[in-house]
Amino acid sequence: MKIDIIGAGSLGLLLAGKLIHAGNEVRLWCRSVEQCRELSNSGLSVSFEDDQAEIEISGDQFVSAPVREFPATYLREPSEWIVITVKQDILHHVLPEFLSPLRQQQTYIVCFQNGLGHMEMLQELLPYADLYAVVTTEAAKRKTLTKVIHAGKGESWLGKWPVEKQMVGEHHKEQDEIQAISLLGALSLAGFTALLSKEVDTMIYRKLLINAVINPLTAIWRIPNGGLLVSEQRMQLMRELYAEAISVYEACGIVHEDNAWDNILAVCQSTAGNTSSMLADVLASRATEIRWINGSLVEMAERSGMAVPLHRWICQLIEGMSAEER
Ligand SMILES: NC(=O)C1=CN([C@@H]2O[C@H](COP(=O)(O)OP(=O)(O)OC[C@H]3O[C@@H](n4cnc5c(N)ncnc54)[C@H](OP(=O)(O)O)[C@@H]3O)[C@@H](O)[C@H]2O)C=CC1
Ligand SMILES: CC(C)(CO)C(=O)C(=O)O
Repeated sequence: MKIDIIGAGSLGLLLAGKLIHAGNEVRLWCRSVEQCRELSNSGLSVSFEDDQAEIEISGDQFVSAPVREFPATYLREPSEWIVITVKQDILHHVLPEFLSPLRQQQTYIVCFQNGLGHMEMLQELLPYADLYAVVTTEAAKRKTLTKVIHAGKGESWLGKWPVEKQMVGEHHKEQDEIQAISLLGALSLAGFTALLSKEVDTMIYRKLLINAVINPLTAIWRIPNGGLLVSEQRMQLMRELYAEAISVYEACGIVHEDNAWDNILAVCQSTAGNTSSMLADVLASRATEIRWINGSLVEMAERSGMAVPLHRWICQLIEGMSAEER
C-alpha cells in the first residue's frame, strides 16, 4: 500500500518503520530538511523495551522529504492514505497551507491526534476528503531524528468521521469500508492491533477524559503518570477535574462509562513510569495540546451555558508555561 505520513515524530516514525518493514511504500514528510537528510543517509530504526529485535530500515527503502513538497507530489502521484501524525497546534496552524491544495480532491486521511477539534477543521478545509480518526493506546518515543522506541504496545481503533456520515450512499459506504479494511490490514501486518470502530467518537471522548485528568496534572507537578496515585491530595484534584468533565459530558449528552474513573486510575497504573505527552512538551518548551484537550471541555461547557472553573484555570496555567515573554 502507498502511504503518506505527515510528521516524522514519535508516532510518525513508529508507524513508518513498521509499515515499511511490512512491505508498504511510505513517503515520510518532515518539517526540517535536516531530518530528511538524516533519514535518507541513515534510514530509520524502531527499538522495543522488551527483547524484540530492532527494526532497521535503510534510507533507500522509503522517501523522506520536506512537507512543502507534499502537495505537488500528492497531486502528481496520489497515495492510498494520508496519515497525519503532527501535534494539534501544527495541524491547526501550519498544515492547512500544505493540505489546502488538495481541497478539490477525494482523499483518504487518517488522524492520530489526542484531543478534539481537528476533525471538524479538516472537514471544512477538505470537503471531498474521507476522514478517519484513530484512537490509539500505543506509546512511541522518538530518541533522535531517525530512532524511535515503541515504548508500550496498545490498541488502535479506526473510525470514519463524522460518525453520522456513514449514512451516505451505499456505493460510497462500500468503497469506504474496503479502504478502511485495507488500512487495518496493513497496520495488522505491521504488527499493530488495529480494529474498526463504528463509534469512534465515543472512543475519542473516552480518551479525552483520560488525557484531561492525567496530562495537565503530571505536567504541572512534573511527575510520571503513576506519581498521581501516591498522595490523597493529588487524587483529590484528579477527582475534581474528573467530576467537572463528567458534568460537561452529561450536559452535552455524551455517553461515558460508569467505570470511567476506575479506567483513569488503571491507565495511571499501567503507564506508571511514563512521562505524559504534556509533561514531555513542557519539559522541551514546546506548545502543548491543552487547548484541544481541557480547552475543548471548556468550549463544550460554554456552549451548554455551564461554568468549568477548574478546566479553564488549568488551561491558563499550562498555556502560561509555554508562553513567550513579551
Ligand atoms: N507518541 C505517542 O505515543 C502518542 C501520540 N499521540 C498523538 O499523536 C500526535 C503526534 O504525537 P507525537 O508523535 O508524540 O508528537 P511528536 O512531537 O513526537 O511529533 C510531531 C512531529 O511533527 C513534526 N512537525 C512539526 N511541524 C511540522 C510540519 N509543518 N510539517 C511536518 N511535520 C511537522 C515535528 O517535527 P520536528 O520534530 O522537526 O519539530 C515532529 O516530528 C499528537 O497529537 C499526540 O497526542 C496519540 C497517542 C500516542
Ligand atoms: C494515556 C497517556 C496519559 C499516557 O501517557 C497519554 O495519552 C499521554 O501522555 O498523552
